[in-house]
Amino acid sequence: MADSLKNFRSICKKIIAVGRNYSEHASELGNTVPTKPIIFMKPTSAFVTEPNDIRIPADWDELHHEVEFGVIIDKQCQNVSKEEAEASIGGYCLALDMTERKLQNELKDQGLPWLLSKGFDTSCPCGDFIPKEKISLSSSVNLWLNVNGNRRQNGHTRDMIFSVPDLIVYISKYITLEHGDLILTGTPAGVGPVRRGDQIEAGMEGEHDLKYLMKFNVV
Ligand SMILES: CC(=O)CC(=O)C(=O)O
Ligand SMILES: [Mg+2]
Repeated sequence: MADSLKNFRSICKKIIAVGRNYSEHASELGNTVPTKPIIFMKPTSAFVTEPNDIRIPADWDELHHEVEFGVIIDKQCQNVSKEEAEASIGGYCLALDMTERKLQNELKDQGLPWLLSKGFDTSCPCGDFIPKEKISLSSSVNLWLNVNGNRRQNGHTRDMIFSVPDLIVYISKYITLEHGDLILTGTPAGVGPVRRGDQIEAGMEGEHDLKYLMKFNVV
């Protein structure tokens, strides 16, 4: 593993996000379950780390939380096989895909890109780099999220429609994935609104005592 991945945020060129990768979440928003991965991007200016805050732009009032499993690319990949996809992974992180749902729905209804609703500054709160060796892709990771101490999301990566290697195979057919790039793999059910003054706590737990927590205030 290249040491530079510890600071993946500073070298990351692309945050590629996957939508509707858990059928329960697709259904809760009245969306159909996809037959191919749905891909969009966030700019790297969306990154925010503890102890900084998630900032809601002044004219917005329907910001939703989405807890997600992040995959960080080590080796460049272009049109890779499943085996090459697995070998290209450098590590993982816990991340949030903060989304202005009202704006996203308006854009969706007009057939316009979601970028602003998902790519504003601080829309990608993100935890520390977790080396690849700490998580086996054959195991399931539990992802959860609380708002002000109340559990809102609780899901398992085993319920993803498209697995991590399948996502890398699919994306790399069209977009070259580079060292430091981050893939957000979609959110489980339970997304909902946060308001200024709320505190979000998110966690990731798995085999071999994997336990990772992060906290952000919403301002
Ligand atoms: C409906 C969405 O916002 C898609 C998305 O980001 C997801 O994680 O699912
Ligand atoms: Mg998402």
